[in-house]
Amino acid sequence: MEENKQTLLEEVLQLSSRLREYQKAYYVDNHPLVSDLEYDRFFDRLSNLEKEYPEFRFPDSPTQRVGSDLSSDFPEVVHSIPVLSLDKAYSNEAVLSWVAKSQQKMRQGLSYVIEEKIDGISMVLYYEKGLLVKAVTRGNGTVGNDVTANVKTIASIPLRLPHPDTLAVRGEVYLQKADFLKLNKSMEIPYANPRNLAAGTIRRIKSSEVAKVPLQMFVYEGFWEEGLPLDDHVMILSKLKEYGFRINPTIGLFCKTKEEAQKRLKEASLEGFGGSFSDIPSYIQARTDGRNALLYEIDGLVAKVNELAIREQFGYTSHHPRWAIAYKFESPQATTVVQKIDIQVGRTGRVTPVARVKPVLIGGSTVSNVTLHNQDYIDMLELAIGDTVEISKRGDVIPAVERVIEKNENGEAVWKMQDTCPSCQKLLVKNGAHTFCPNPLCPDQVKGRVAFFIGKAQMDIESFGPETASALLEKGLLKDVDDIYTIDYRKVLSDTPGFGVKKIEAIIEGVEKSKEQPFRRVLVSLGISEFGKKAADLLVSSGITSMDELLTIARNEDIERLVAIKQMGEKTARLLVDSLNDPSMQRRIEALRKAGLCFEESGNKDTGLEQVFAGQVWCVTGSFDHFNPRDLALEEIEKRGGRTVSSITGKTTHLLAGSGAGSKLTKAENLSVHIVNEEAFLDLIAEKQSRVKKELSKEELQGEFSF
Ligand SMILES: NC(=O)c1ccc[n+]([C@@H]2O[C@H](COP(=O)([O-])OP(=O)(O)OC[C@H]3O[C@@H](n4cnc5c(N)ncnc54)[C@H](O)[C@@H]3O)[C@@H](O)[C@H]2O)c1
Ligand SMILES: [Zn+2]
Repeated sequence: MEENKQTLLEEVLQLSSRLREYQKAYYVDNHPLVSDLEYDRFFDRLSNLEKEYPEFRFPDSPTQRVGSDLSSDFPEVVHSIPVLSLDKAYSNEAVLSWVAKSQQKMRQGLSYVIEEKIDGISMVLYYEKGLLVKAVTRGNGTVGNDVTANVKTIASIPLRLPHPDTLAVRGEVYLQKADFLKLNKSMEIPYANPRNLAAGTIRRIKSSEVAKVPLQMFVYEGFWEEGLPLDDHVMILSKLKEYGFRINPTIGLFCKTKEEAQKRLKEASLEGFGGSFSDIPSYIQARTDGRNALLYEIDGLVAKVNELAIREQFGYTSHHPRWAIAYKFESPQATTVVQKIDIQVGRTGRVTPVARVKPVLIGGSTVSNVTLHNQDYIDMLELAIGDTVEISKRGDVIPAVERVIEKNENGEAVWKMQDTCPSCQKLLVKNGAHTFCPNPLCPDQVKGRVAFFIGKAQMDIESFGPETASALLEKGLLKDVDDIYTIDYRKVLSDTPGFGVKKIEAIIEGVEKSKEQPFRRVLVSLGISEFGKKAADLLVSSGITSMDELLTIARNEDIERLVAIKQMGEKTARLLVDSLNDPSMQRRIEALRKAGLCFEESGNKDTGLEQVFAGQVWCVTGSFDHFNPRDLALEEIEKRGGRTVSSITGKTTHLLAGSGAGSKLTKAENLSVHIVNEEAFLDLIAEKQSRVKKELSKEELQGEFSF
C-alpha cells in the first residue's frame, strides 16, 4: 500500500477506536469524555474517509451502526423493529437543502413534519394486545436493554391501550430543566445536564428510586403489527394521542399550501403549526430562537417526510432513515481556564467550591463563576487550577464544567479543599460527599441565613439589604435572624456612613411590616433545608396550622404524622423534625415568637376566597393561556377548597380541559364528569371573586345598622 493510504488507514482505525471509547462513556456511563460537537467532528471525519475509501469501511465501524447504550445490568432484548439513529445537519441551510433535494426526488404528494429533537434517551415501548409488555432502550439498534420496570414508573405512559393492538412505540424519555436543577442539588456527584441524569435514572437497579425522579416521555413513532390504514406521520401521531400517549404539541406540518397543512392537522386533532413549504425557513428560525423558553431541553429539530409510502421509497442506511434529517443546534459550549477555586459557605453551613474562570461568552452571556458542587465532583473531573476546561450552558440551566481539556503546565495537582472554614476558620466536617462548617455563628452562614430570611419569598423585607446586614455583622450585632427584631436601628446605624435618616426609617418600617407575614412564610424563612413553600403549604393544608402543634410533633418525633401527608417524603419529614429539635433553632424560634411574628395560620382569611370548589374533585389536563405552568390552575382550585387529582376516576367531579386535552377528555365524557374549558373556568373564578366582594359589602352594611 502506498504510504499516504497507509497513514489514512491508521487514522481510520484510530478514529474508530476513539469513537467507540467515547460512545461507551456517553451511552453507558453517562459521563461523556468529549463534547457532542467534538464527537460529531470525529464521526464526520470518519464517515468522509470511508466514503472516499470504501475499502476502509469495516463492518464494525461506528458509522455503520447505532451507538450502543447496552449495559450488562439489564437483560438484553432483540428489537422487533430497527431502531435507527438520524442523519445530521449542522446548519439551517443544510436542512433546507435536504428539503429541496428530497423534493426534486419526489415531485408530488410530499409533505414534511418538523419536530423538536428532545434531548433525552431513546426508548421503545412494546405493546401486545393493548398491554405494555416491554420497554427497551435503543441499545445498538438491534438489541436493547429491558428497563420495563423503571419505565413503568413514568405516570404518563399508558400501561393498557383502549384497543387490543400489538405495536411498538418510539419516543424520548427526558427530564424537565427545573426538575433537573432541583434533583441535582441533592446529588452526591451531580450530572452536567438533564439528559445524563435521565439516562442514569433509567439504569437504576431499584425502580423505587426511579419513581422519585419525575421522568417524562414524548412519543413520535408507532409501528403497528397489522398495518392500520394510516398513511402518514400526522395520522400516526393522532392515533397515538388518541391512545393516551403524550405527543409533543410543538410540531410543524408543511404542505403545498398553508390551508392544506392546517386542514390536515385539524383532521388529525393535533395542535401545531401548519404552513406552506415557503414557511419552513422561518419556522426553523423561530423554533431555534424559542428553545430556551421550553421547559425541557432540545438539541435540535428533526425534519421528516410525512407520507409513509414515500418514506419506503427513500429507504434506509444501516445507521439512519433517508427520509429524515436532524438539525443539531450548536450546543452552547466554550473553553476557558480555571484561574482560581474559591469556597463559599452557604446558610446551612454547606461549603461549595466555585471555579473562577477567565470570563467567556456562552450562549449570549458571560460566565466567570461556575459551581463545582463538591470535592467528589472535582475528583471526578481531576481538575486543577490552571487547567483548560470545557464549560457548557444549555438553555437556562446553570453553567457546568463538563471536563478538563488540557492540564495546566505549572505542575498544579488536583485541587483539594482546605480543612478550615474560610469565614470562621473552624475545622470543616464531611457528611457524605458534602463538606460543612459546623459553626452556627460563622459570619458567612449568618449572612446567608439573613439574606434568605429577608428574601422576597420569605419575610420580604426589601429595605434591609445586604449592605445593612454587612454593617450590622461588622458591629457584631447580628448573630442570627432574630436580632433583626431587637436591634435599635436609630441608635446603631445613625453614625454609619451610607445610612441616612430616611434609609433607617425605611428599615424600621420594613421590619415592623414583616411581622404581618403569614405563618407559612415564617416557617419557610427559618431556612430548614428542603423545606420550601410547597412543603409549608402541604403542612398547613393538612391541618398543622400553628408553630406549637408543629413543635409538639417534632418533640414526639412523630414522623408518621408528617409522612401521612400526601407528597411529603420521609427525608423532608426527618430533616424537619431534626432541625426543629436543634437547640439553636429552638432559641431562634422562641426569639421570633417574642418579636411577635405570626405563629398561627389565620384560616382562609388570607386568600379572601369563598370555598366554592369545596367537596369537588378536579382533574386538569391540556395547556392553558392563563395557567402556565398548569400548576397555577391547580392552585386556584385548591385555594377555593377543591381537591385535585392527576387522573380521572369515578370520584372525579370536574375536568378542567385546556387545549390539547387528550385521552382524559374522552374518559371524562364516558364517566360524565363535568368538563370545563379555560374560559368558563376563568369566569367561574372571577364570578366567585366578585360575589365574595358583594357579600362582604352586604356584611359591612349590616354592621352599620346592627348597633
Ligand atoms: N460527547 C460524546 O462523547 C458523545 C458520544 C456519543 C454520542 N454523542 C452524541 O450523540 C449523538 C449521536 O447519537 P445518536 O446517533 O443517538 O444521534 P442523536 O441522539 O443525536 O439523534 C438520534 C436520536 O434522536 C432522538 N430523537 C429525539 N427527538 C426525536 C424526534 N422528534 N424524532 C426522532 N428522533 C428523535 C431519537 O432517540 C434518536 O435515536 C452525537 O451526534 C453526539 O451529539 C456524544
Ligand atoms: Zn465557618
